[in-house]
Amino acid sequence: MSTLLSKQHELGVVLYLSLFLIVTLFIRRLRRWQHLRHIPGPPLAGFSRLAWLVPLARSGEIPTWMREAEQKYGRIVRVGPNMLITSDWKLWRRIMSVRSPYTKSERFRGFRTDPTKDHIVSALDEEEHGRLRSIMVHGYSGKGVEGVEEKMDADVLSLIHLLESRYISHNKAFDFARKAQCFSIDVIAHLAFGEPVGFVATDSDVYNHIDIVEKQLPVMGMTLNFPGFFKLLNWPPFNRLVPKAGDKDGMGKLMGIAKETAARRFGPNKKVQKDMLESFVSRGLTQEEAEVEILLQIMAGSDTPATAIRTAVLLVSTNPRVLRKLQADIDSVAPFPKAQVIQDEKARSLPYLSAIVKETLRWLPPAMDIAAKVVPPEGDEWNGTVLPPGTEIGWNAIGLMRDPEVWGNDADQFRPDRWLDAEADPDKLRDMDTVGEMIFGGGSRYQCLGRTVALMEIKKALFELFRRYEFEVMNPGNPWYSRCWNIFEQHDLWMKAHPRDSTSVA
Ligand code: HEM
Repeated sequence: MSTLLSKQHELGVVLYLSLFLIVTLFIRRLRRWQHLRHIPGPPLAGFSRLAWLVPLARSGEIPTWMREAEQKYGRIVRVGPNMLITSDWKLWRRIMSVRSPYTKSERFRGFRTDPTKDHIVSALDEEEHGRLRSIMVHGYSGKGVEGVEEKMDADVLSLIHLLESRYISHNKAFDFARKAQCFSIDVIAHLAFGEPVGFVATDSDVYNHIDIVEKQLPVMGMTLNFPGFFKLLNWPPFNRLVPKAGDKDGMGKLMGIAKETAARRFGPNKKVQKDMLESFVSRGLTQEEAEVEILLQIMAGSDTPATAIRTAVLLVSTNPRVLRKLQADIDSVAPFPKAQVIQDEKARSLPYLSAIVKETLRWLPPAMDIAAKVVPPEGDEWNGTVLPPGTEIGWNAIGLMRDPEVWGNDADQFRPDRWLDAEADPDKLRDMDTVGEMIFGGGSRYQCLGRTVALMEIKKALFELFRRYEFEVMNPGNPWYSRCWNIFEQHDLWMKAHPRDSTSVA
């Protein structure tokens, strides 16, 4: 009898505690929901990241959703219990400006390449971020650095040689999305490690890097929403999932190369070269920091230019008017040998090529992470909307880049001429340039350090490809596989290329 009573008592306690826990959790959720309830968004977004943000990150349909969200809920949308996105470019400009009191959100932790170490993107502390930025800004901008253009030229010629020898001369189709990716990884590896890894030379996915990274992309997109996840990866058994410098393939293999590259720049027998890494080291980057920064270059600098190059090739090849104008721009250049690559300065002076690059980046921004920043402790207000302290707010890339107020009613159309037309209206052009620059972060506090390198690479590649070839899309109705996990997974862009005569060939 007494055992039965004590069992009943235990059951009562368990029930009471469970009820208490449920009520407490419910009140916490209600409070969290309440503090941003004045901001519209999908109903479930206010309650849990799991209910809404995470499935979205897993969908691969981020651009489509961002567009619809902007149209349905407006310029500030609630996407999580404590998270907003905005497509108001003036608000985003303010958030990203040099003197803005907004700071980086914990989301950036999710970009760590090593769960125990920060690099410039994952460093949340503003002072630390500023220190790393001041060490690296010169090298990234190319000041005092030798060989950036020469290395890139060699990689462009290597891509041309591959296409020519394996595919074009045999009238064979190729997946241009993959070729662009191999090219971009080689370019950035060439700059970061001092030599290309050989993706183009071997026409293969060296160390299964692309395959492994592509499989991880949906998971990475999701884990960005759980900054604490990275702490978990420090402990067994989860730490076994983390790539390591000794691995034979994937990111771990590149980690190993980054470690060796950094090691060569320190110690009594250090190798001194006037390249980007040397610029970083001479300004105070430590060996440990160099290891992660080298890897970050590969992470940040390979997929993004590849997305721009393949998107431009597809869009230009399927727009005959745009193609003709680009060909005219290219043919206006004084003839030079095919064995050479257009100089960066010359490429930058070509108005239609520049318009195509800006328009491609606008039409499909290669880096779509919302890059959320945190509202300062004093809170903020924007056009009457209260932004409570601690709220995370990111950008709605597609909302901004398709905003009819900035780009006109044909904002959804790929129309490079809009950049040339706007020259007649300096105010309009200034706004377009300001918003267009947000593709690289905008402002100068967090602006992409690889911007100069990326633009050089994209312009050189497009010029040389369209100087030599006309591209034929094999399946125009469904030209490629394209999904966005903050950055893009794109492949199966099957194309053939046919040689063309350009007057710019000597
Ligand atoms: C089309 C190509 C690219 C795009 C669209 C792009 C976009 C961006 C964006 C939006 C940010 C800012 C994120 C934030 O809000 O904090 C950023 C930062 C950065 N990017 Fe890029 N990027 C590109 C290419 C590259 C390349 C080629 C490299 C390396 C060579 C690179 C290195 C970096 C670095 C180091 C940062 C961190 C800057 C900082 O936090 O101070 N990016 N990029």
